[in-house]
Amino acid sequence: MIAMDQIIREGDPILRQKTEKVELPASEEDKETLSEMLQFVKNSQDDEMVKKYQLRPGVGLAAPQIGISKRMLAVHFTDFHDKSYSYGLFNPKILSHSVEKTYLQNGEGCLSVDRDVPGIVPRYARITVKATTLEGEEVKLRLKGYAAIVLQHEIDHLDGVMFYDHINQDNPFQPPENSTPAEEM
Ligand SMILES: CC(C)(C)[C@H](NC(=O)Nc1cc(F)cc(F)c1)C(=O)N(CC(=O)NO)CC1CCCC1
Ligand SMILES: [Zn+2]
Repeated sequence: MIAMDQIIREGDPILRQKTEKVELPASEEDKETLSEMLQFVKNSQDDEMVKKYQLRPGVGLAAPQIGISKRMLAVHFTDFHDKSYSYGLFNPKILSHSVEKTYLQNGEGCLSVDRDVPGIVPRYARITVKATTLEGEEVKLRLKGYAAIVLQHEIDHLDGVMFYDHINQDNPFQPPENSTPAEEM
């Protein structure tokens, strides 16, 4: 079982590396790892598990955050329209995105960042992601708002990008041009 002490924290160079594609069909080892990552995110939203293992409630996790430099991520969350997402994804790729941007009005955090970094994180409002699921099926996900934000945050980790890299240093709270808050999408 993945516990918080296995989560790599900022400062470790692995979080700034570009990850390698996963050989498909995935090996038993890679499937086991991705399954444990998905289970960690689910556990982190279960009150009993949070209390028992002092988990930080999470919505997603990328492989570099547990020290594995491979293109795989797990997400488990419900968006602002009560639509649920629960996926382990191999080799996710953003095929296309809107010009319009979105953002979380309270900014973002990260399981690998033990400090508050205030500011708006501009994200694409709508994205189309191609990936292979833990079950081995190729999927094309059309995401918007909060779901688009979560996937962009996790895919960024696969390219060594941290959420605060996107914050406007001159005016951290300036909403981006042509954007709508995710809470209103
Ligand atoms: C960093 C943390 C604050 C833990 C963040 N959680 C979160 O934003 N809210 C949350 C928590 C829940 F339990 C249930 C729920 F519906 C919402 C998160 O998991 N991540 C994932 C991460 O760090 N991945 O690398 C950060 C989010 C910021 C925007 C998208 C992902
Ligand atoms: Zn993160």
